[in-house]
Amino acid sequence: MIALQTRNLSKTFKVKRKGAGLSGSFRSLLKPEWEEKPAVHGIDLTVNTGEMVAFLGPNGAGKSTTIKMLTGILHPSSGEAQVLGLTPWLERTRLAYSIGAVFGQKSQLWYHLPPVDTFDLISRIYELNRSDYAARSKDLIDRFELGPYLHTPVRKLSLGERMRCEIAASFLHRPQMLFLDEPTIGLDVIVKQRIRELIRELNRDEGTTVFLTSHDAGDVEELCSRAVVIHHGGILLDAPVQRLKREILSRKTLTLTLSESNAGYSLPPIAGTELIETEGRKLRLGVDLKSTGIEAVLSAVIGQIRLDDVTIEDPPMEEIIKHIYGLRGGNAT
Ligand SMILES: Nc1ncnc2c1ncn2[C@@H]1O[C@H](COP(=O)(O)OP(=O)(O)OP(=O)(O)O)[C@@H](O)[C@H]1O
Repeated sequence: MIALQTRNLSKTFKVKRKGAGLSGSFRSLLKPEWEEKPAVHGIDLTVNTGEMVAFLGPNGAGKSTTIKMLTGILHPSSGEAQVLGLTPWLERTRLAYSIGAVFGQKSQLWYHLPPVDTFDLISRIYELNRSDYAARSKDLIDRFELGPYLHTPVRKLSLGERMRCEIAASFLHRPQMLFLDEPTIGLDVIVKQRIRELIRELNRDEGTTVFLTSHDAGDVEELCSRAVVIHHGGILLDAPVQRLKREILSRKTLTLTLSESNAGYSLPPIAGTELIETEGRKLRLGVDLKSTGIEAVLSAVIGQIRLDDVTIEDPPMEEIIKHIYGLRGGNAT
């Protein structure tokens, strides 16, 4: 079954053109000139019920604009979309009963109230039956382990505690589809991991369709089976995450922080790695997992030198986009 379908979905913003300096500001105030700014163009997308899809792209690619159209917040300039059989911008209220949305940068919880009060409020907004709500909130409070801070004002919660409450709140009305915009932004590794487990669990138990944007390749790899990459408002790649992992996410960045006594050490060539940069005692290496393993790189170094720290990161989204363009023989700019 299809949960979401778009045809040629496009959005162009009308923005005021402002001349340089004070005189330019005056001129645009008295005689404004407008220009069209395309943010999203020609998005054709089908998402099946129960699928977990990552919607990726660098800053300004058009992800939030697309999500805003799919949740009915924005009207498109042209094109069509159906989410759970409804046209979001025409049937926004009806749709709201069946979808949930979490924006990592914006809270839906009342800042000065404890999460339990927002949960109650949400239950009334969605007109949940009292006994259903009691059972549902208990289940989510247990799953997300919210007991210890359920009665603490949101402003006093850590980011990780708040995000667990945010996601639990978005599941209260049993949405069939969940939009997650950067759900793990700014969280530490342990909390990220727990949040991913919980989303996976709810997708498995309740068949919730998940549409996720993230700059964190870990969210994509661990949650989604399919990735749609957009750039300059259009779809650049729509592929299984397994393929993305094999072809594109197979590169990791390994940062070695040398101990004081080894400052100035120059790294010998190691197969499957390239030295990206040296910054003080930090050496940043690009490791191609198709031809070597992290452990092989580390064992080539350990024993030779003393290390204070080691970090392993995914390449930034901009690098992934460049790589996709490279595979297609194009230019990322
Ligand atoms: N209300 C608006 N008026 C004018 N331009 C806008 C508006 N909202 C977004 N844009 C522009 O549309 C383009 C796409 O923005 P959008 O927020 O959808 O990108 P994004 O992929 O979500 O980026 P990020 O990862 O930085 O959140 C950008 O060039 C942005 O400046």
